[in-house]
Amino acid sequence: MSSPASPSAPIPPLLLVGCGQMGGAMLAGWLADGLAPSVVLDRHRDDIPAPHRVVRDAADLPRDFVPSLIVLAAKPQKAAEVLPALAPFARQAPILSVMAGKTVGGLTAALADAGCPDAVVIRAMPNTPSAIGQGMTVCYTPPGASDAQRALCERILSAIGDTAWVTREEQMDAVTAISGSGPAYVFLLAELMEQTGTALGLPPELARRIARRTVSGAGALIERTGVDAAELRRRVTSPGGTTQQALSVLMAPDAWPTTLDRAIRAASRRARELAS
Ligand SMILES: NC(=O)c1ccc[n+]([C@@H]2O[C@H](COP(=O)([O-])OP(=O)(O)OC[C@H]3O[C@@H](n4cnc5c(N)ncnc54)[C@H](O)[C@@H]3O)[C@@H](O)[C@H]2O)c1
Ligand code: PRO
Repeated sequence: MSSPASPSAPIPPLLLVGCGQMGGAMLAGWLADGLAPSVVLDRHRDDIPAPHRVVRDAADLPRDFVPSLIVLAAKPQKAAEVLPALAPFARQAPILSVMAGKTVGGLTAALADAGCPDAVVIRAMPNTPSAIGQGMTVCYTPPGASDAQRALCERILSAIGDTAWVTREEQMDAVTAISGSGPAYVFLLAELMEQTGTALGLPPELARRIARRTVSGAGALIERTGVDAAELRRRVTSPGGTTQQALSVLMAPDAWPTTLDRAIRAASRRARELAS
């Protein structure tokens, strides 16, 4: 198995299986950081720049290609379909699965059935801001993985944003519900602010611009200052002012505190269901 490269060296060669929204976002981040010649397996992509190669069918995977890491980014529902073809590669390199819900035990058992009983599977839950190097990826390494394999994953994932590790696999469900799905909650906020701005009589282009800029500016402020979100919220909220009026609606017990809690718990439950 390959050992991790130094941070200044190119990202070592990857076999990326599934290059849709998430696989594509990670690939964009890796390409921007410098990626050693790699192979992408996806029948819907024909725009991957040389020297990287795209293969449409698993049967056409180049047998002489030795990846440092196999990144599994197909839908969880496709796991049974894709894993058998990966068994020969999994004898040489660990698998980093970003599939929501799919457990190390389930993936390892499927690879064993496909003739690779010694496969090492590490789980990661990235998010789409990885495309611009602003991702948040949380990983879980099972006891069978080596320090070198963990360091390799850290090297590859830190190229596309921040990384963290959990010690219990079941924590990946909560991670999925917060940072994996979370960008969608923020994008929904931008959509809704734009819609209401337009409904209140703003020109649609202006409503769109101020909603987007408010979300991105608030995100940058939270990132750069490191100040607690609650304190940043308080700094916007003048006593008796407009924000307080809005927050009295949003923070009512049956409003955002309950709704968001229910939403995140629903996502976490769904992650658990996707395991099987
Ligand atoms: N979209 C996200 O924000 C996000 C975040 C974290 C994790 N994930 C995980 O990433 C995985 C992919 O999700 P997505 O949103 O990118 O889905 P997607 O549908 O956009 O991408 C899946 C890709 O897999 C390809 N594919 C389908 N069958 C295949 C096969 N047999 N072999 C190889 N490739 C095949 C498809 O052509 C497609 O491009 C999922 O497991 C999901 O849980 C997604
Ligand atoms: N997108 C995937 C899903 O919706 C996993 C987290 C984000 O299932």
